[in-house]
Order: sequence, then structure tokens, then C-alpha cells
Amino acid sequence: MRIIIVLSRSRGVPVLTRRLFPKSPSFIIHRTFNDSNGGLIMPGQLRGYDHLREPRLNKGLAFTLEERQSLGIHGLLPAQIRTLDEQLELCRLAFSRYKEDLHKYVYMVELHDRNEKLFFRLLTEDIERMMPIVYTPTVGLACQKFGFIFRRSVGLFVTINDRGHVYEVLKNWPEMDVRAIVVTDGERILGLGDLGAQGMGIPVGKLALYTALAGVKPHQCLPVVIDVGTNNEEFLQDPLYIGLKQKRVRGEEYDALIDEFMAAVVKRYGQNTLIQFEDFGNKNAFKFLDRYRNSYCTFNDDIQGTAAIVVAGLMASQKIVGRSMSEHKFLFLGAGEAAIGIADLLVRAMESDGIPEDQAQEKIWMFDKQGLLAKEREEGELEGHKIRYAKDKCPTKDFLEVVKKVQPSVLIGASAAAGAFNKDVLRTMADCNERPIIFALSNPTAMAECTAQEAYDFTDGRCLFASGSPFPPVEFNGKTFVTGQGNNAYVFPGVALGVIASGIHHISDDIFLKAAEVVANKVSEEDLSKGLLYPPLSSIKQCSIEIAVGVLEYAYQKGIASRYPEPEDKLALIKSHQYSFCYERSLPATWRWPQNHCKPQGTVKDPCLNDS
Ligand SMILES: O=C([O-])CC(=O)C(=O)O
Ligand SMILES: [Mg+2]
Repeated sequence: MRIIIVLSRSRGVPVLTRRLFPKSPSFIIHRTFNDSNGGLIMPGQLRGYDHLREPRLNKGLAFTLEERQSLGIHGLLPAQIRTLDEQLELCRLAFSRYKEDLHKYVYMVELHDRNEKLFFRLLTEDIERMMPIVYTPTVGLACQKFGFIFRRSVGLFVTINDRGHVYEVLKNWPEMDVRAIVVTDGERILGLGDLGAQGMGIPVGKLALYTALAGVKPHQCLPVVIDVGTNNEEFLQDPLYIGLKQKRVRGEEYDALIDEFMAAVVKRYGQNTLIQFEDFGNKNAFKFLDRYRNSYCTFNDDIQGTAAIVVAGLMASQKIVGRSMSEHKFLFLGAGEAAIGIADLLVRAMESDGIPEDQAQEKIWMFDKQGLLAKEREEGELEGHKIRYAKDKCPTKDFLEVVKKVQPSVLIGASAAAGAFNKDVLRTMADCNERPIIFALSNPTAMAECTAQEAYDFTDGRCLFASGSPFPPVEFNGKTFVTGQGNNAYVFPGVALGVIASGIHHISDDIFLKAAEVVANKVSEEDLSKGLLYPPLSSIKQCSIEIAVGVLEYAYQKGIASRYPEPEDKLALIKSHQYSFCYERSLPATWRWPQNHCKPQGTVKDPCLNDS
């Protein structure tokens, strides 16, 4: 048997190779560098069993007879031929039969691993049902149990022991056209704390939404964990833990690893590769954002993405509450990445309404584990980003007392302190506001500062409520309230697509302000009257596309796009970057029915044609 491996950028080369070696080749592996949809592997070029085993090419029973013949998989599948729609029907049935969310998660992982197109089609078509599984809240549980459910690697693990060789590790990733990376070091996974390398579920889940919500092509996405150990004692003792069993490496060595990683990404994939930081510990999140934001194409989702979605909700609330941003008083519980990120973007939004920075900052109060942020704190207890929100004195360490004293119109929980917005806190909010605005942002659902039901019950149904993770609709006084999900998932997929399409080098806060405006404009009076501060989840894909178009327009307006000429039709450009959720034909152009073979009679189902 002779194997010819073709390394080429051109689709024509395998054809030419076949002509040059008409008798000999048993199969040809065509490695394409810039294939628009499939990435490294091109349909039709991987034959036999290997074709079925490659999730990017596998269509299960949807292969036509011609494809089965030409790919050498005839007989490897039963006779039935199914359309993509029929397959989806079966998947929905299988999905719904699992009672436990973790089992549903594992089902989705296995589907992803078997048939990529079917996985993404299922996810994108039924986002309301699937998102709580592949994303928050279930993804949090999946990270906690990652060692137990681990089957096959789905991303890249870079450990502290790889220092000096990170580029070589990156080169082991098989795709050559990566445009977006989501990276975590697992130190602060959602509100669940340090989950070490098992935090991989987060980059995987975020990138699944890149594709399902914004249509970023899966082969252009790379999930990465930086494994420098974990301080999670339980994991260190757990035989199922999958990461390095050592305490976290910190300090210079850790920083040098991240520096090396950033440089290796640029060397391997180019300076326009988007790097989204996710779920790093508080200090590192700010440190790396400050260090890299003007030298790499990067953003921190927990700081900037979450900020955009909260600002969007507040912009939308103006229609019903009738207060501009600067007419609010904001009280935060928590002073971490999300809280400071939100506060900074609120200040930016007020500034663009003409309010000076210091006056905007005065409208923001922050309360953390040690009480209200105040200048009287000891040195070192009020690091960099917190200082601008510190008041002169901390009158009390009791949160309820602070609520009573400040009388905020907006209460924002980003503290991972489940239940901290108790009955008294919520009643106080209701006493001092006609329409109190309550954000319980901590994830997953069990970490929320209050439930949706509590928010409505204790504010006499007058509040406008949003949470980071989903809550089911709430009944109050015979009225049903659908609560909005103030989750950065409304923002990061669209921003990523816009950044990729325009070739922006550095991502400014204004891009997130732009994204917030787009989301806010999509909230209708009807949504607001139902209690929604966000467009319904069913429109999140449309939202992502509009954000991407908004980012593109902004990039050309400000001269920060690097892909020229400027497209006249921005939406068309965005669409041209998107993944197709339909099967493609797997027939090589040159394939003909062999002479000694009977062609099938009658009509044969063609899964490429009869799905929508
Ligand atoms: O992942 C989510 O659902 C939102 C988020 O970034 C976080 O909580 O860290
Ligand atoms: Mg996060």
C-alpha cells in the first residue's frame, strides 16, 4: 500500500496528484491551510473508517450512497440514509431522555466528539434548552466533575513545566487557522473558586457559543488551560483530578509563562489572533488586561464582557424607569473583576453623557468582604482598580445598614455570596425605589445573590431583575415574570466575530460600550413589561450578529480595522465569515460511479439538500 500525503494550500492539488499517480494511491490526506469551513481536513480526502472517525467529517447515517461508495465507507454503515433534520429529531429525543443535567452535558460532549455539524446544529437551533447545559449552570458542575467525565481531550493544556517550549506545545494543536482562543488558568471558575485544570470546561463552553451564537468557525477556535497547579485541597487529594497535582505557582515564573504563551500565540497564529481571558483570579485578571490590552488582540470577558451586559440592561431600563445612567446610585456587593469592570464601564457611559469622571465615580459604592471600600483602609488593602471607588469612611460593616444609608437605585451582586440579597435587603430596595433594579450576577445559579422569586416577592413585584445564570419564570400576584439573563454570552460571541472580521489589533472599552448599545436597542417595551432587561434568549443569535456589524462599523469609523478595502455591505462581510450549519457534500469532484457498480434506482435522500 502506498500513501501519499499532500501538504498544500490548494484544493486542486489532490486531483493533480491522483492524475500523476493514477494507479498507486490508496488514499490521500490533504492538509489545507485555509479551507474556509472545515479547516485542516477537507471533505472527501480522508477515506474509509478514518472519515467516519473524524467528527468534522462524520455525518453518521446522513452519508448518501454515492458518498459511501466514493469514501470507502459503504458497508461500514447500516443501509438507512437519514437527513440532518431526522438526525436532529433523534438527538432531541435522546437529549430529553437524560434526566440529570450532567448526563445531558456528557451526551453533548460525545455528540461533539462524534459529529461536529450535528452538535452545532442542535445547539444553535435550540439554544434556550441547550445553553444551560453546555454553558452556565451545568458547565460549572461539569468542571467540578471533569476528572470523572473526561473522555478525550478537547483543547490544549499548557503547564508550568512547558516553560521555554510553549510554542512547541501550540504547534501540536492540529489546526493552522486559529483566529480565537479562550484561555483560563482555572483559578476562579464562575463563582465556584479554584478548579485548576478542570476549568477547561469553561473555554470549551465559551467557544461552543462562539460558533452556535455568532457562527465563528469551530476550527478557528482553540480552548486553552494554563495549568500552574491548584490550591483546591480536595482536588489535590482526588485521584480523578486531571491537572498538575501541586500548589499554584505564582510570581515571576507564572507571569513569564503567560508572557511566553502570548508571544507563542502570535508566532504561531499571527498578531490578530483574539485571546479572550476567562475566569482568572482577580489580581491576575486585571494585571494581564492592563499588560496586554495595547500590545495584543485581547480582552477579559469577566471584566469587560460582563460590564457590557450590565450596562446594556441599565440602558434598556431607562425606557421604563425614566432615569438616565447618571441619575442612578449604584451599590455593588463584591469588588472583584466583574464589579470593577461594570463600574468602569458605567463611568465611561456616564462620561459619554457629559458627566465628569469624578462625579460619575461618586455615584458608585462598593462593598466587599471587609465592608464598604473606603480610603481609611490599611495600605495594600485597596489595590489599584478599587481605589477610585473608595469613599472616605466605612460607616459600618453591615451590608443592610449600607443599603439603608446609601439608598441605591441599582443593586449589583457580583460576590459569589449566595443569598446575600436577603429579604431585608430587598425590602429596603423596595422602600426607597418605585422600580428597584436588582442584578444577581454570580454564577452558576446556586451562587446567585438572590433567586428571581425572592426578588419579586420582596419588592412587591416592582423590581427589574436579571441574573447571570437562568431562573425559570416567576409568578407573583397572578402575573408571570420572565427574568432576563445578564450574562456576557450576549456580548462576547458578537464582539469576537466583529474583531475577527475587521482585523482589529487592540480592543478598547468603547467596543464594549458599542456592544451594550446594540443589546439595549434590541429590548422592546414588551420585553420590559414582562420583566426582561434583555432581549429574549431566542434572539441572542441575532444580537450577536448585530454586535459584530456594530464592531465592524466602529472599527472602520475609527480607522482601527486592518482588513481593507472597507466593505460596503458590512452584514454581508460578517455573514461571509460564518460557519454553515448544513452538511456539505463529501463527494470529490472527480468521483464517478464505477462501471461495474449498479447505480441506485429512484430518488435517494440527499442530506445536503433537504435540510434548511
Ligand atoms: O460563564 C459565565 O456564565 C459568565 C462568566 O463569565 C462568569 O461567571 O465567570
Ligand atoms: Mg467568566
